[in-house]
Amino acid sequence: MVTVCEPTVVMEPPRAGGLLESGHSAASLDDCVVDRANESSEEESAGERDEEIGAHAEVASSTKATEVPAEQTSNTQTVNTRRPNSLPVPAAGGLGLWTSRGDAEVILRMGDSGLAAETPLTINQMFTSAVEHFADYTALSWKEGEQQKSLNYREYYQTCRTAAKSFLKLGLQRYHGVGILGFNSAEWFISDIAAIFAGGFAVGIYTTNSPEACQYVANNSKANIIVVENHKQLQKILQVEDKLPHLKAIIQYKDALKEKRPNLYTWAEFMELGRDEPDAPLDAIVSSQKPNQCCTLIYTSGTTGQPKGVMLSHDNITWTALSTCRHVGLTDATRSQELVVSYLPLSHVAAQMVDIWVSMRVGGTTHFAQPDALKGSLVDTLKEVRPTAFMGVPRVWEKMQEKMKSVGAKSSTMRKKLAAWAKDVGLQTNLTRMNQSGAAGRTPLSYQVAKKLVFKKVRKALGLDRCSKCYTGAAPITKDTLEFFLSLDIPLYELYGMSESTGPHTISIPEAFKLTSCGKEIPGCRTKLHNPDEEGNGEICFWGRHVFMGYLNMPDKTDEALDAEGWLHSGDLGKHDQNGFLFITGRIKELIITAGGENIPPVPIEDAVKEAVPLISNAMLIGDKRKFLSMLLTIKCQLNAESGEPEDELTPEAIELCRKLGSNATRVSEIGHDRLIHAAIQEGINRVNKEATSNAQRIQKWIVLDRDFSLPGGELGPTMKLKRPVVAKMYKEQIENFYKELATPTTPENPLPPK
Ligand SMILES: Nc1ncnc2c1ncn2[C@@H]1O[C@H](COP(=O)(O)OP(=O)(O)OP(=O)(O)O)[C@@H](O)[C@H]1O
Repeated sequence: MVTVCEPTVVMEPPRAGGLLESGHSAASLDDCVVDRANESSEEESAGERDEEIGAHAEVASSTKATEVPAEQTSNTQTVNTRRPNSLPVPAAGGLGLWTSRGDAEVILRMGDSGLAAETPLTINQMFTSAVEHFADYTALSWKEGEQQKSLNYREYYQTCRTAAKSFLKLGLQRYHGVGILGFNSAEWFISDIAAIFAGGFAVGIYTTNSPEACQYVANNSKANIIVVENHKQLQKILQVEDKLPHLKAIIQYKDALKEKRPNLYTWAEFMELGRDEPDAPLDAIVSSQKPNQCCTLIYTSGTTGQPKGVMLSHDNITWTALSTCRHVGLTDATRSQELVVSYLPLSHVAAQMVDIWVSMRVGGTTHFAQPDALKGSLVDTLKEVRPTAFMGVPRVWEKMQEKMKSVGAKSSTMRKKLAAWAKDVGLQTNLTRMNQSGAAGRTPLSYQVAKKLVFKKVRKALGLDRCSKCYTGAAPITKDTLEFFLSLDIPLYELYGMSESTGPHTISIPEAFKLTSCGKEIPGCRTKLHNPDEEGNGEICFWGRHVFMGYLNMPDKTDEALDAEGWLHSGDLGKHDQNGFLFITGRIKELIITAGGENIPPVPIEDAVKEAVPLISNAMLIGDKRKFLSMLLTIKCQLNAESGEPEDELTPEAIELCRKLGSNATRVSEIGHDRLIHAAIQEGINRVNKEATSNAQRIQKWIVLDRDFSLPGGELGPTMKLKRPVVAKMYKEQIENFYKELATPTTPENPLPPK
């Protein structure tokens, strides 16, 4: 049985006044009852806590959702306030909607009906419920060589408990991090959950992080323990080990240790530590945990600046997983077991939610892909395990599209004609279906034929023949890719959200699907469009139990993200259509404001350049606080199969494009001197400039860089979003050259830009 925690605090969303809103839950501001019945059960040493309070205690503002140090929150009290159009201000000592302290609690944003009113659960409660219902069902599976391995829910839970005892034995302190640095595996999940059970924070670290970036996360989260995948990751930690004052132990979960060191453990040694430990200390910690306390830190990948530690509470995770399952209609394992493949970086919220928590909610199986999944083995894994649901970031779908196109280009004329016909039928049938809100009407005979001859074969070849739910999310996807898959009878349901919303805020589903829209809110959540323009484009703001607790130790940043009423400001621009579908129309957070004061969203201009010049792989518009716009360009090149690093050699597609322009270039390094290619790029840019709405929106100068942007290079984040501050720093010199007084602007007559 699940032991249900007393609801700690209850909060209704504020009325939005004149703002545009949509959502599932009631909009009234009722009396707000803050019922702090549970005593704080912190176990940290007094000295350490004093130090933290000194460092982080903040003054509660009367106009802002307040943050209160942990000591003050431990009193039982009731606040009963009514303040139209603003958050009830908790009396001194009450809780706020947000905090920047790892050891504090927050008000849960509960509604009084529907999903928003569901009883809050801790991670342990959700897990024990899964064990109770799905004990013998496979929870995790993976391949070791040719051997198939698995853990059922009972074994999974017990293993997490043993690992939690081992963490405690190694000295994990309450509210301290356990960093996890490696590719997706059972050990990754077990470390994550065990860290939470033991009262610490689960902290995923990107495998692409430099030693310094690992150091930042480890210190920011006060990591006592770091779990690494292999020797390569271990080396990064060892390089900065003497700068990690909280670190007590390192565990390596794959491969044999190449050297023995004190406090360095293999996974087997680590698990052995907790094997015979008594249950009582762990039980005491687990039962003291409350749903409104932090359990996980998600570090943002830095597309908009220094990574921030997004604090997620138990309730953020358990409730969002529930709402997501209900919204997308995942089936309970006792009826039909869902199966997902885990391959996206687990330090990102999307992978963590889908692979660990959503799957656990319905008793699904998570199968681990091979570490080289994104270098090519993913489709083999998909074909082998045939998932029932699959989530890809846009780049994954684009890569599949590119591969299918290049295979298709080599097929016979007959096959090409058949494919083109089937795609036409597929697109038309699915668009009709979409306009009828997914109603299962009669499908034309041509569709049935196309399905048999083409669609079924394509799905089989991709390993998606059992997969009724294909998702894209975490970054913008092009209409071209959406249409490509729709024409193959694979609708990609779009998921939109952020780390700060525990992943999903909206998800499109078969019954509510519109191409290029990211759907509607998951149940219990609400959207507000702040400051809408005349076309209805406003900043997308979120409300619900998925909204994070705050950024760890960053009250100012938290204050920027949450407004006085507690709405989370996404920094994204969007609008609703008349049926409540949300469309993302831009990112305020990357808006360029020129020296002349013109606001310019870079992505549409960058996309237009990529479309006009197919040779271009990536483009980054420059112009913030500058007199005119300029652009950094990269060329489509081969990626190293091992490291994923961009190489000098052009892709076959790029070589073909060069040939068509009359150029013999086969390498990126040759492009810099190639007048024909420069003229072609300039010509494409001229076409884009012609469409510009104002002179300020025209690209005046550009340069082709020697190296493409990539994940290992650090220019792209894990979801392939451009890390603009990183690129700007890397190419500071080239950018400054654009704006040197005497530099000659590029014109159609003068196509070679100054290097
Ligand atoms: N379906 C989508 N379509 C378009 N953009 C999306 C979609 N889903 C997410 N995004 C973008 O991703 C952002 C969330 O990014 P996320 O929380 O994953 O942070 P991150 O990638 O770690 O980087 P950072 O916070 O540093 O920007 C959203 O605010 C939005 O701009």
